[in-house]
Amino acid sequence: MTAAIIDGKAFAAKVRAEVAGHVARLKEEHGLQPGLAVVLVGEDPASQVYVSSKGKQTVEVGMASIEHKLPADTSEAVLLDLIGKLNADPKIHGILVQLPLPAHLNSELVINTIDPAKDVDGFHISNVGLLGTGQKSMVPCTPLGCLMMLRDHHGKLAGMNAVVVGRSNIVGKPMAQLLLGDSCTVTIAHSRTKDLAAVCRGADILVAAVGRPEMITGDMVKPGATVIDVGINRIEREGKAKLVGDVHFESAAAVAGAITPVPGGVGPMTIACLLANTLTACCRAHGLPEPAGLTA
Ligand SMILES: Nc1nc(=O)c2c([nH]1)NC[C@@H]1CN(c3ccc(C(=O)N[C@@H](CCC(=O)O)C(=O)O)cc3)C=[N+]21
Repeated sequence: MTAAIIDGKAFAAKVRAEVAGHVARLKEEHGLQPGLAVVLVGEDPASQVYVSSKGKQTVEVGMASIEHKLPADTSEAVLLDLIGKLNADPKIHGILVQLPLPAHLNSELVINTIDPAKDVDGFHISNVGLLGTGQKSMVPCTPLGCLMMLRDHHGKLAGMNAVVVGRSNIVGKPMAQLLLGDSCTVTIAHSRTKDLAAVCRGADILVAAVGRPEMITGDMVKPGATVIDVGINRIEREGKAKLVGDVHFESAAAVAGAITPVPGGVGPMTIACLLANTLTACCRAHGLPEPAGLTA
């Protein structure tokens, strides 16, 4: 069997086009423009690439993009003060503080200072609690993007066995909540799981979010399963820089029914969902109906 490729790049372009349509309508009918503020502390080169690509795509869908680039030695007080100002600014509907932050900053405190209604990453403790109890919240972008691709591919997910490998607050845990919300039978596996291969082989839906290059191999995949690869690892192979996922693509694709590639899978959907969340936040802030199909 050779897996169907789930084209995240094409799907993300479709989501962005939908978002752009809603943004145009908000402008025309309500004179509103959603605004997204991205805060970057320090000069991590990978983070700079993500931030500039977020900014570009934000402008492309017609939203206002505000970037705050702060030096690596920025104090917590200065950062919290900036977040306070963004919270109070009615033109800003979404706030994203790029992670990881430099070690001297308390990321939990910083994230929990963001107004939950503007927390387009869905990392604020209130949004985590709302998601966990099935209430309306801001949903983390990467898991939301994965859910959209899974729903698109399968229609209904109810009753499917889902295994999420990885238990991070950013991907693994919210991914599991979303799959549970769609009535999957969910297992969260991690580095201490006994016989990980056997657990993975039980999965109709296998989500890899461990941060280890090519760790999930074909022998861990149930024939016909859908494999979602969240990993983005920069490695060197035969002297060349290469981007690989947490899944060993070749061996997994030989067994799976469908698989997301890296690059061009989950990554582009993450940014598309960030824009979708900013649109949702803007609609909620103004008491307008939320666009269908762009939230969990
Ligand atoms: N507060 C916060 N929210 C985030 O959402 C967040 C963050 N911090 N810190 C860093 C990670 C990383 N991240 C990516 C987004 C898009 C791609 C993406 O579009 N990747 C492309 C291209 C990758 C490349 O060529 O480098 C792909 O997979 O096809 C990757 C990674 C969001 N992050």
